[in-house]
Amino acid sequence: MQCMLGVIGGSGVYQIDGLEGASWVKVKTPWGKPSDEVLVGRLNGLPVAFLPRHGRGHVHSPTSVPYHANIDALKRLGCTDILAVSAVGSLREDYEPGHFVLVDQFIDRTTQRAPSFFGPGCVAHVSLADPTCPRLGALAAQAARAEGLTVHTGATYLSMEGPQFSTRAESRMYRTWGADVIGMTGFSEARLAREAELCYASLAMVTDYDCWHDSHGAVDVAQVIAVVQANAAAARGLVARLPALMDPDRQPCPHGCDRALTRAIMTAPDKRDPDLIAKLDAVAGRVL
Ligand SMILES: CSC[C@H]1O[C@H](OP(=O)(O)O)[C@H](O)[C@@H]1O
Ligand SMILES: Nc1ncnc2[nH]cnc12
Repeated sequence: MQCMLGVIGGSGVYQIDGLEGASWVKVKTPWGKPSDEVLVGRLNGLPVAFLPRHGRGHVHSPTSVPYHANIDALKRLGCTDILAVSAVGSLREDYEPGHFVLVDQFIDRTTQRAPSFFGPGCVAHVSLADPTCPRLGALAAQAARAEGLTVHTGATYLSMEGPQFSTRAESRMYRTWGADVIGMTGFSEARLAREAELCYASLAMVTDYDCWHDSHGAVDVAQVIAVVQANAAAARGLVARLPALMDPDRQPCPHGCDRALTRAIMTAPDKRDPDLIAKLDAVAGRVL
């Protein structure tokens, strides 16, 4: 199967360089409009699609990001793997601003987001025990290290609703929960990518110490954007290195991300809602 890499850029990352034959493509989805058009081209011969999570000009808040449309659009374009790049606050001393963190677990504290592509008329339960893809994650960490970046692996991401940053009491509490980094978008995306049978890896850039740290002031947007801008070239560099590490002739995911729906759908075929089934054409067409 042909491999195609989707890249989702977070706060401060609204485009990537070096895509050959690149053009911004409008993608229609049954879940509404994606955050923006998708930049499609080739990097090192591999088809790549880039989508800025908040849209160019940062139009969407973490709550209003159209996560369903974004994941559907990337799947519909043929993406098999998604690398998400995000800005995060650090909840630990040793994860310093400018470091990168490969996230492999999430704690969900969001409250305002539709959690699933599925629902009444087609109920499905996928596993999120390991919500990210170890194969793609290892390659992303390798690409980041080759770019000279400091990369921590095995991190837990606390996904909060926002848009306000946390209180000190929350920030301190999340540290006691074992969370390593904090952001507002990661889990909403990861769980939908799993339902869409996409390999998904989350490489987060540490931009601040949130507000728990006695020797650092509370986070603000200026600080986040300054750190993202200072590291933007490195982030683009690691993305540019990733395609060369991926097999263009894609082998099935050894962790089963691309078969997540095989035993997940509960609703009997004769009880399924035809409208929902039609909407699920790209996401779940393999099993419906
Ligand atoms: C600009 S600070 C808060 C903002 O930054 C992060 O965005 P993303 O995850 O898309 O990189 C965080 O989740 C908030 O949306
Ligand atoms: N401290 C923080 N809290 C939530 N989201 C963030 N994104 C970057 N830094 C953050």
